[in-house]
Amino acid sequence: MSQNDKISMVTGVGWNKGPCVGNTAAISSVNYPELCLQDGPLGVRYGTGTTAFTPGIQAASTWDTDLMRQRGAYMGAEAKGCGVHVLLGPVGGPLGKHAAGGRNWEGFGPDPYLTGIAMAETVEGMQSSGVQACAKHFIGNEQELDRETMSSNMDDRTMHELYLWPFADAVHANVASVMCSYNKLNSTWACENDKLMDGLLKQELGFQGYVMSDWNAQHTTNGAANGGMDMTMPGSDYSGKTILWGPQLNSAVNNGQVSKARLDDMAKRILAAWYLAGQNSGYPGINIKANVQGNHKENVRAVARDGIVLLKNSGILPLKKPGKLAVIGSAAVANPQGANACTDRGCNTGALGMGWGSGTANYPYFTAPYDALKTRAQSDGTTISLASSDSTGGVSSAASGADAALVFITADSGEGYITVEGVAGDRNNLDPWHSGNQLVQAVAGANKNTIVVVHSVGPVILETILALPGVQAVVWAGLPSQESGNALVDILYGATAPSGKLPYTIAKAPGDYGTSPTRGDDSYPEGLFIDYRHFDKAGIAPRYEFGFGLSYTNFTYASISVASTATSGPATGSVVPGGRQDLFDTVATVTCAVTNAGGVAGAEVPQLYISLPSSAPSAPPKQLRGFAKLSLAPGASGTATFNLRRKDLSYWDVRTQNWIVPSGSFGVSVGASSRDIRLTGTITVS
Ligand SMILES: OC[C@H]1O[C@@H](O[C@H]2[C@H](O)[C@@H](O)[C@H](O[C@H]3[C@H](O)[C@@H](O)[C@H](O)O[C@@H]3CO)O[C@@H]2CO)[C@H](O)[C@@H](O)[C@@H]1O
Repeated sequence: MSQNDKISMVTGVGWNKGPCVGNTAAISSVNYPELCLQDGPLGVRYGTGTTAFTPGIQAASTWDTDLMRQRGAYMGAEAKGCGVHVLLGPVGGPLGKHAAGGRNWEGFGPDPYLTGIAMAETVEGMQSSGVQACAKHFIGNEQELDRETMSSNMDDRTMHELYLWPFADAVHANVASVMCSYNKLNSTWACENDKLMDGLLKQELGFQGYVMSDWNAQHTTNGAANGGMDMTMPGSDYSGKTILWGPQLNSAVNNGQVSKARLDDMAKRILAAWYLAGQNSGYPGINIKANVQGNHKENVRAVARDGIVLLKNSGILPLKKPGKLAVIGSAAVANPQGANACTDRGCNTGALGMGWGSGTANYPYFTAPYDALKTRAQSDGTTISLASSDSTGGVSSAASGADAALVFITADSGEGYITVEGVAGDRNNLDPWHSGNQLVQAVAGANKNTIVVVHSVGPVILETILALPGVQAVVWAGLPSQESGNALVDILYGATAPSGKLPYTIAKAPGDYGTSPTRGDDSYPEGLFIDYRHFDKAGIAPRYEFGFGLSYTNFTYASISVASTATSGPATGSVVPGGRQDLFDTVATVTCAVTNAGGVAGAEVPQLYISLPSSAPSAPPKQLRGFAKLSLAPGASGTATFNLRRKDLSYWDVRTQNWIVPSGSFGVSVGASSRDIRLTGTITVS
C-alpha cells in the first residue's frame, strides 16, 4: 500500500459524504472496499427493513446470556445484510455513574461485571455474524452535560475496577474496534490520550484492533496519531470545514511529526479487524434500506418480556380475564404522528420503547401496549376502555368501575444533541414525565385495583406512587422497543412469569445515589462507590435494590458448595486480549441448588457477590461476580454454577500496577438480589 492508501484507510471521507454515518474510501490496489460504519448499539440506524432491537439496558435486565448473545448475532446478521462493515456498539461507557445519565440506557447498567459479561456476549454474537463490533465510548463519558469540554479525572483503581473492566471483557472477546469518547480523561482528550489508548488499551489489555474517534471528537492531527488513535471519524466536523487527518496527516508523516511506523500500525490494525471478521471475501454491498429482519422480532419479544421486572404485586397479577379493564395514559398508545415521527426518537410522545440519539433505530412496526391489550381483551371477552391522555381531568370516570386500571408512565433521556421537553440529554430529575405521579394518584384514587406500568430509561423515584393504597402492582417494563405490547401482555396475563431483575438500584430519593451530572470537570470523588456499592457502604436502604425482581412463583436456595484453587499474589503470564493470561483462568467454582417452590413455571437469577478479605485495601462490601438464569418447572430444582476467574477475586494494586488476589477469607454470598442473600460461604486463599 502506498502512503496515500494508508492515509485514506485511516481517514473518514467527511460528514454526510457517504452512504453510512461513517465511511472510508475504497483502496483498489488491495481490493479493500469503501468501509461502512453505522450505528448502533440496538441495530442498524436509519434502516427501513431492519429490526429495532431492545436497548442494552433491557438486555441487561434479563440477566440471560443466551438472549444477549442471540441479540448480538441477529444485530450482526442484519448489519452484514445491509453491507455495514462496522456496527457501532455495544456501549460500555457510560457505565452509569449517574442515575440520570442521558445515554445509560444504551449500555448495560452501572455494575462492571454485568456490563462486562453483556459486552462480551454481544461482541461475540455480532462478530460471529461477520460484522465488526465497536466497543464505545472509551472512556469517562458518563454524562451528556459538557461532554465535549469536561475532563473526567479518576484514580487508577477506579479506572481499572469500574470503568475499564467492561472494555477488558470486550477486548477479551476480540472486539474489532473501540471508539474514543468526547471528554478529556485526566485532563487529556480521550482521543489523544497516550496513557489511555496506548498504555491501558493496547499494552495492558493487549488490544489488537483499532481505535476510531467519536464523531468529531478529535482535536489535533499529531496528538491523536501519536496518542494511539487509528481512524478519524467522520473525517470532517459537522460543517465540513475542519479536517484533521487526510492531507494534514500526510504532511505530518512527511515531516516526521508522526512516524511512518505509526501510520503502518494504524493501517495494520484496521486491516487485521477486516480480516478477523472475514470481510475480505463475499461481503454484501452497502444497502442500509435492505430488508433483513428475518425472525429477529422473536429475540426482541423475548428480551422485552424477560427484561420486565415485577416490583410490587399484591396478588392482582397475573390478570385472570377481567370483566372490565381501563387503560390510562398517553404512553399506552403509539405516538399519534407515527412511531418514527421524531428524528432519532427525539421526543417522548406516546409509548416509550427506547431513548433518543444516535443509538436508536427506526421501528419497522411498533406494537403499543394498548394494541396488544385490546387484542387480548377481545379474545377474553373483556370490555376494555382507553383514556390516552395524561390529564387528570377525566381520569376518575375512566378508571372507576373497572376490575383493574392499568396506568402507563414514562421517563426518557438521550444524547445531548437533541433536547426534549427541556431535557438536554441527562435527565433533570428522577421523576416520571408528564406529571406521572399525579396521573397515578388520580387513577388509584378512583380504582383500588390500579396497576402501574413504567417504561423508563433508568431509575425513577416511586415513593409517591407506592404510598397510594390503590396501587396493587408496579410493573417495570423498561425499554421494550418494537414488541412493547406483546411482551407486556405475556407478563400481565401470566403466559410467562416475570424473570427480570433490576440492573440498577431504585432509590427512595435522588440524593441517595450520591452522584449527579455537574458542570465542568469531574474529579470522581465517589471512586468505586456507585450504585449499590455506594448504598451498601453508606448504609442507605434503597427502595428496590440492584438485582431485585419478583416472580409469580418463588424459589428456594440450598446446598452451597465452594471449591477453590486460588492462590494469593499478582496476575502473571503473557498479555492476551483482555489482559494477563491467568486473569481469565477459573480459580474457584461455587454451586448451589435452586428449587421452584411455587405453583407455576418460572425463571430465577441467582446472583453471586464476593467480599474481599480484610488484607485487601478498602473495597465495596459486596461485588457481583457471577449470575445464572435457571428456568424451572413447578417443583423442579436446578444447579447454579458460578465459575470465578482469577480477576473476579482480584483488586487493582496501584503500586505494582497489577491485579492481586489478596490472602485471607473471601465472603461468598448467593442470593436473589444484592440484598436478599440466601446462602453464604467462604473462599480461603493462603
Ligand atoms: O453516529 C456516529 C457516532 O456519533 C455520535 O453522535 C452523533 C450523531 O451520530 C449525529 O447524528 C449528531 O449530529 C448532529 C450534530 O451533533 C449537530 O451539531 C447537528 O446540528 O445536527 C446533527 C444531527 O443531524 O451528532 C452526534 C454527536 O454530537 C455518537 O456519540 C456516537 O455514539 C455515534 O456512534
